[in-house]
Amino acid sequence: MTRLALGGITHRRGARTVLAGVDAAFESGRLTAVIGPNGAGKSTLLAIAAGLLRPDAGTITLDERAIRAIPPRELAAVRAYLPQSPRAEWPVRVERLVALGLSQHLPVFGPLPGRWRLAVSGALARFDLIALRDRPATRLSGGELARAMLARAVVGEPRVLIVDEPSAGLDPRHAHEAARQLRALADDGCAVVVALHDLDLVSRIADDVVALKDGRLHASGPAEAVLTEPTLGALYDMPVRVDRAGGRASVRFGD
Ligand SMILES: Nc1ncnc2c1ncn2[C@@H]1O[C@H](COP(=O)(O)OP(=O)(O)OP(=O)(O)O)[C@@H](O)[C@H]1O
Repeated sequence: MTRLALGGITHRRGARTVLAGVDAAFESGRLTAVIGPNGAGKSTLLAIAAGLLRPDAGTITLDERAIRAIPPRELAAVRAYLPQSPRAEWPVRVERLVALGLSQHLPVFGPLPGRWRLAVSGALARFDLIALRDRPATRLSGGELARAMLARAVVGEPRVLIVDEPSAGLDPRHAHEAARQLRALADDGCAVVVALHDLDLVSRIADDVVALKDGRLHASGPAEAVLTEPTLGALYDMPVRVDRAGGRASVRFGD
């Protein structure tokens, strides 16, 4: 059982407070969606949860240990983080790009151990990248690169996976497939945290929702308790209609 807990997170950028006293907890086997308007603080919260950005105040603990006290290689072996719109900086082949997600597990010298070669093939298959495995990453479309980056994030079998807007740039089939894979990772016991704008997708895959507005916690809890007309209407400052069928919410904005 893994638990990543954030307590009283406050963060300033220049003179502006972009997160103010935010609490959240992410657990094994659960997928938490972080939602909210542009600029609400979702990416900032995710980078802080990943231990990559130090907040001005508050605590971040991974299984009761302060995240700052965990050595970087150890942290990298248990949590993976994928930022919004990742870029390929050099023409590494897709297969190798995915294998880079294993660097914290590998011996310094020698070939890839068998277990991890299988993990790379599995991640390529999972994100529909087999046909692209030899393509330089700099020659992928935005959506193809997003899939390759997702494969790199999950190949090391992280216990905590933090992903910022994974469906941005993906066509409907691959967005659906990426969401299904994130859900499957949570079902396999990973604590999955995903910033998402697509609320129908949130309703389909999330157990819990953390809703941020102007850097504050607007609402949090089980998805069905947060995805309601009053909560979403106040979150986005616009009329919203939520229809429920078969346990899923369909969310429509506007009059
Ligand atoms: N590098 C930075 N320097 C200064 N301000 C920043 C920086 N990055 C983000 N901000 C500001 O911090 C606030 C929170 O930004 P953040 O990216 O966390 O929001 P977000 O909820 O992820 O937004 P979006 O939905 O647009 O991705 C915003 O007001 C943003 O303008």
